[in-house]
Amino acid sequence: MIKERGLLIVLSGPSGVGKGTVRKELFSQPNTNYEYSISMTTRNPREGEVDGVDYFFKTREEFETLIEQGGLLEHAEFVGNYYGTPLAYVNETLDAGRDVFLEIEVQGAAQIRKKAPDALFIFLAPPSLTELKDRLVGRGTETADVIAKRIATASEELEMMSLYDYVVENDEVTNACDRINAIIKAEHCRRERVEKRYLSMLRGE
Ligand SMILES: Nc1ncnc2c1ncn2[C@@H]1O[C@H](COP(=O)(O)OP(=O)(O)OP(=O)(O)O)[C@@H](O)[C@H]1O
Ligand SMILES: Nc1nc2c(ncn2[C@@H]2O[C@H](COP(=O)(O)O)[C@@H](O)[C@H]2O)c(=O)[nH]1
Repeated sequence: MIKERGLLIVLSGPSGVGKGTVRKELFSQPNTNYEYSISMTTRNPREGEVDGVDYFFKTREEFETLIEQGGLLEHAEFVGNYYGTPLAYVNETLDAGRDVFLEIEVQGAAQIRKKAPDALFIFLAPPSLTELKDRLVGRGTETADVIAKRIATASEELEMMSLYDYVVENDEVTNACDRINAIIKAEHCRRERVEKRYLSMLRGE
């Protein structure tokens, strides 16, 4: 029997909305049934971040070589740094029938929409703009200058919300996780039904 390809799940949203927090909570749950794709970036590691766990940290030169070699599924420049998804890991994992979870910003998600339209696109939205700013400032990981740039970019990012399959409000982390798990479960059921219907049509039923 041919193994079905896994589902590509894209979680996106403005900087500071809580994508990383929600993703970590999802992956700490015992029945998580998808694999996290570790991104590459040229930004400097934050305190406590580990190469190969949080990101693969690269120089700009290394990153640009990878772009030229076609080694990234998508990439984007965000507030002065490159970010990108290694292509080989995603393909190998999907081919093995496992779901892959990406946590990326909106330009990268738009590139994947073109390359892999059958992926599942979820936009994580803040309860309000004020709350978004408070979270970004409260995290305390960036300088005031970088925070201002990320907040300025957030309005453009929020405009992309309507392009997603689902919008999930991150009011409480546990609520957001429950919603995301329900969406993924429903998407699997939908695909199974479509597949069954298609096969029975092929059999002339
Ligand atoms: N539901 C929530 N309620 C209150 N605070 C939250 C919630 N979700 C996340 N936070 C806090 O908001 C801050 C930003 O969260 P996080 O780093 O996960 O955002 P992000 O979307 O991954 O940001 P970036 O895109 O900049 O990497 C963190 O300090 C986190 O603890
Ligand atoms: N297009 C991509 N965006 C990515 C990727 N990995 C992370 N990100 C997003 O970048 C911003 C900034 O991240 P930070 O760690 O510096 O706060 C944030 O929105 C991330 O989700 C990627 O591979 N491609």
